[in-house]
Amino acid sequence: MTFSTRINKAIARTGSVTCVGLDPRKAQLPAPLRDSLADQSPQAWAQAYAQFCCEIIDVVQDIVPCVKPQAAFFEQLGPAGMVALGDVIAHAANAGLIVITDGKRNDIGSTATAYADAYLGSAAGIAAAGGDPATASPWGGDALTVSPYLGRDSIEPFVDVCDRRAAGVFVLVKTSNPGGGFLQDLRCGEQTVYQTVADLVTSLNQERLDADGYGPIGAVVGATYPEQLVELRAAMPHSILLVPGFGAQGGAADDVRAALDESGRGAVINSSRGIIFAHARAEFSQQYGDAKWQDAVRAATEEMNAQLKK
Ligand SMILES: O=c1ccn([C@@H]2O[C@H](COP(=O)(O)O)[C@@H](O)[C@H]2O)c(=O)[nH]1
Repeated sequence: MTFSTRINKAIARTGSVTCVGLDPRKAQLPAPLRDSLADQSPQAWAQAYAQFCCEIIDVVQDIVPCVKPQAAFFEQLGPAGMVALGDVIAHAANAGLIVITDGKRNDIGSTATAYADAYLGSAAGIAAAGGDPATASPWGGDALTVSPYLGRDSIEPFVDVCDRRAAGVFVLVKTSNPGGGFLQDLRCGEQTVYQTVADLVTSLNQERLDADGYGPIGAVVGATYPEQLVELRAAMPHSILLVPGFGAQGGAADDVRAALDESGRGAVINSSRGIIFAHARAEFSQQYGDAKWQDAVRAATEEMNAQLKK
């Protein structure tokens, strides 16, 4: 089974297109976790981040198809943070979730090969494709976010590993941040840069389609650009879309519905802060607060599922 088939099956099984973003931040960690810190060392924080993310995974594992750990917050803690990231990925994979590592990696082709080998391929994904789980990548995620700005030859090593390890990538096409248009909206001949990247994504998927017509090369398109989301869904019919920007960045259910195909699959919508720090949101803080932060995470995830199902 390919990555695209797995993610669509996980969407069908859970009845959800929500991707829970794991973006731990010191200042927003619930009080019980902050209070139990042994000291302020990176090691102590890394342990708290791992506990926080693993508890979130336990709380949402039966109601969402995937999680997206954001590497930056773990890297911020140095080596101890990287160990925590590895533990979080392993915990999510053991819980049966699809793991999209958000690292936005890339480099010249020969170095991209190392990134691809490091991050792409989980034991579960490889086993589902009939391969040897022992060939999984050391980080063990199912997919990785990838920058396209070093060109086609920088993406091809990732495609290669996707083929060998039944993994996926999400290429940055139209990002959710306000400044992304500085480069992505530039005219490039007849079309924009983001349209050119979308064409590249579509061409890479062409010979790799599963039974539902999806390939391993997904695309990141921000919920904050609903018009481009409609346009890019049509331009990349074979790509699973990863749509960040829901919730904290202002994206809402009406903005992202166009990302889904007719069967309600083909995309996952990410929310990080809106879910993982729900204990501090006005709607949930009184009922749950810091003490019941896990219940707030569950409630916020169910709320997002319900909004997206309507
Ligand atoms: O275009 C992009 C690409 C990636 N992201 C990442 O998604 C989450 C969003 O977090 P929220 O708290 O839900 O805003 C975060 O990890 C970003 O780095 C994105 O927002 N936009």
